[in-house]
Amino acid sequence: MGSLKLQSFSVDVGCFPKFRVKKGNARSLLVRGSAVSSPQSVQDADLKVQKLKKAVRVGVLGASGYTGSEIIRLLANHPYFGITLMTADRKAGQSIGSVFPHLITQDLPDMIAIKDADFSNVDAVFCCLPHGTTQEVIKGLPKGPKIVDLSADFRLRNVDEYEKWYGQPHGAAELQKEAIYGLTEILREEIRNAWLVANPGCYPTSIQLPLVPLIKERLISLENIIIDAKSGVSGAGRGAKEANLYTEVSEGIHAYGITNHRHVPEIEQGLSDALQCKVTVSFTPHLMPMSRGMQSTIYVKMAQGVTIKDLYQQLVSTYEDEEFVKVLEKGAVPHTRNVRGSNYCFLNVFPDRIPGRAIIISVIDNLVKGASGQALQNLNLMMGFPENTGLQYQPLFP
Ligand SMILES: NC(=O)C1=CN([C@@H]2O[C@H](COP(=O)(O)OP(=O)(O)OC[C@H]3O[C@@H](n4cnc5c(N)ncnc54)[C@H](OP(=O)(O)O)[C@@H]3O)[C@@H](O)[C@H]2O)C=CC1
Ligand SMILES: CC(=O)N[C@@H](CCC(=O)OP(=O)(O)O)C(=O)O
Repeated sequence: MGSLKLQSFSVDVGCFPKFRVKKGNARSLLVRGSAVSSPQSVQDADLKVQKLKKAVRVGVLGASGYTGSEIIRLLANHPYFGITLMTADRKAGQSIGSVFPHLITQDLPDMIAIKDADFSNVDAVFCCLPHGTTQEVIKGLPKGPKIVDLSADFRLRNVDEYEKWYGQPHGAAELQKEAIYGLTEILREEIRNAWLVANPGCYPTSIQLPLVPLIKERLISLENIIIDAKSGVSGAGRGAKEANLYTEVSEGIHAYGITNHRHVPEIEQGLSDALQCKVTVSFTPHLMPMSRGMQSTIYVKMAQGVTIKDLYQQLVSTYEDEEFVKVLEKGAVPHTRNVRGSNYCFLNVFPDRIPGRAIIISVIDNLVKGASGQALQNLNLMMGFPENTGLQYQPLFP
């Protein structure tokens, strides 16, 4: 096995120039039983890609939760990312199939406690942990693995704002400066070069994707933005809570977090960045009796002289080359069921009956574009792979 002890080298695979294979990761470079000792000797591009197969070693922290399990589902078809570490808290020591029977066919290591994890054996980590936990975990890690954090721990640039809205001290304020906000379509170039990405919340994703381009081009008024948003119950995580029992959430809907939901500062930060000018919003989330899906219905005032056609054209031109954000045909209503299980965001804009006002509708799957799908899109970019790798799932319908 001496030949397996490779030195660290860059694999030149054209469109994936950034990926570096680390010393000690040779086992994953086996091609039909033989170790590849010299990247220079390889001519054929297909063979190069085969060599990369599952060569990026990925850790999923919080694998026993909803977003963790969604990452595992998505990575099953990823050609380059292989899961080598999974953690859990109460469920540490269990196999993924015993916790999530729908994943029983996957050949994966058992979940372990974070304190027992060896981070020197991973190239990248998805942190699917409750707020506050990632800050503590990342602080203790040697720099090396790229990290995509799905919690809100690094989303707010202003640490005081974090402490105010999350009601707890920030556990890694010094790292906050290094974190890049992971709204892929808006901050793609920054994400590409980041080592720590703060993946956006699900509501903020569905809201910023339509509003940022309209604000940037001064097409809507910065005052009086009203957001009525609705989420499936998986948005609340898998932990048992009385408020999420079937009897509490079925056969009805209810608002929560009225005026004080912790996504308000995140939404306002992103919208304010679009024009370097303070934007405030009225935001009311609602819980819907469905397991996944999210809709944001957004009421805006158009800027002087701007028409619905202008808003529509701006959204179309912003997203015409984007694979995962689709502006529907004029008049077509976005439905959550049409993006279920996929990384798509579907958008459209409608004239309000009050002159000068417009209604924007945006739908995503909270667990995919609102969490694990966007996280994978970001890690693909950070590792130098095409950002749609492993994400080309069509929506699940009906
Ligand atoms: N659900 C969603 O739609 C979205 C969620 N997010 C964010 O992603 C993160 C994960 O969410 P989600 O998957 O829904 O949450 P879940 O509650 O479903 O899962 C949480 C995971 O973290 C583990 N965990 C809990 N406490 C600790 C701890 N103290 N130390 C180590 N591990 C711990 C749990 O382990 P065990 O089960 O073994 O106890 C579980 O694996 C959260 O920050 C959430 O806000 C972001 C966007 C959307
Ligand atoms: C239905 C539900 O409870 N949803 C969660 C949001 C989940 C999410 O996207 O956001 P974070 O990553 O910021 O937790 C909530 O309102 O707190």
